[in-house]
Amino acid sequence: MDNKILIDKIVNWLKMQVKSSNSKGLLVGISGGIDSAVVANLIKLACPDNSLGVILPINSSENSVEDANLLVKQCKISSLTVDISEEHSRLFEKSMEKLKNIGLYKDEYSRMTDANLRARLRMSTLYAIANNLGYMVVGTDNADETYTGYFTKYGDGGVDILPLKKIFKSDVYEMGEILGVPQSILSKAPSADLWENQTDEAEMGVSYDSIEKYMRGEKISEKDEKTILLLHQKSEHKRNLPPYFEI
Ligand SMILES: Nc1ncnc2c1ncn2[C@@H]1O[C@H](COP(=O)(O)OP(=O)(O)OC[C@H]2O[C@@H]([n+]3cccc(C(=O)O)c3)[C@H](O)[C@@H]2O)[C@@H](O)[C@H]1O
Ligand SMILES: Nc1ncnc2c1ncn2[C@@H]1O[C@H](COP(=O)(O)OP(=O)(O)OP(=O)(O)O)[C@@H](O)[C@H]1O
Ligand SMILES: [Mg+2]
Repeated sequence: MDNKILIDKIVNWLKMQVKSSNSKGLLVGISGGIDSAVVANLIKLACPDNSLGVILPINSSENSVEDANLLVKQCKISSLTVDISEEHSRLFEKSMEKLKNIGLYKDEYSRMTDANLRARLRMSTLYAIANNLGYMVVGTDNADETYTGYFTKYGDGGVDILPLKKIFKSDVYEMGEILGVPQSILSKAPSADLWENQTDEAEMGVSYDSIEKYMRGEKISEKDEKTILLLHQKSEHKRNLPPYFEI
C-alpha cells in the first residue's frame, strides 16, 4: 500500500480508537528514534489538541535527548520531560543489593536487568501520566520487533494500542520521510538505547532487511533464518497472555 494512504488510514484508526475507548487523548514516549517519531506525528495528526509526547531520560545520551526535542518541535506536539535517572539507579541498586545479601545476585545478567528496568520504569511513568489525563498509552513496536520479540515484556511492550504492529521497519522510515521527521532521526541506526553503543541489529544478530525478507517469504541465508526463528520461538510468551491454571 502507498505509505501516504497508510498514514491517513492509521490516523483514522487512531481517531476511532480514542472514540471507541472513550479516552480523552493519546500519549507516547519520545526517545529520539524513528518509531516514536512516527507515532508522535500520527497521534498529533489524529488528536491535534489532546496528544502528548513524553521524554523520559535515564542517563540518556545528549544526542538522543536532543533528537527527541527536535522531533517535538517538528511535529508541534505538546510535551514534557521527566528525568527518571535517579529513580532507576536507586531501584536497581536497592533490589540488586538485596539479592547480593542473600547470595543470589548474578553479575552476568546485570546489564539486561538494568536495561529492562529502564523500559518498565518508562512504562510506569507513561501510565501515571495517562491515568491522570484519561489518555491511552500508544506503543511503537513495529512488525519486525513484534516477530522477533525485540521489546521488553511489560516495558515498551506494555501499552494500550499498537498502530505500527503490522508495519515493517522500512515502511516506518518511509512514513517518517513523508511526515517530515528530522534527518538526524531518519539517518541514525535503530537503538534501544538501553546501554552505550547498543544497536538493534548487533544485539539481534540479524538485519532488519533480513527479518523483513523472511517475513515476506523471500530467500535469506540459512544462518539468518535460524537466528530469526530462534528469536521468534524464544519470545512466543511475550505475544500471548500469561498461561493460567485451568480448574
Ligand atoms: N517461556 C516463558 N513463558 C513465560 N514467561 C517467560 C518465559 N520465558 C521468559 N519469561 C519471562 O520473560 C522475562 C524475559 O523477557 P524480557 O523481560 O522482555 O527480557 P528479554 O527478552 O531478555 O530482553 C528484552 C530484549 O528486548 C530488547 N529491547 C528492550 C526494550 C526496547 C527495545 C527497543 O527496540 O527499543 C529492545 C532488549 O535490548 C533485549 O534484547 C523473564 O525474566 C521471565 O520473567
Ligand atoms: N528516552 C526515552 N523517553 C521516552 N520514551 C522512550 C525513551 N526510550 C525509549 N522510549 C520508548 O520506548 C520505545 C521503544 O524504543 P525503540 O528504540 O524500539 O523505538 P525508537 O527509539 O522510537 O526507534 P528505533 O527502534 O529506531 O530506535 C520508544 O519508541 C519510546 O516510545
Ligand atoms: Mg530507539
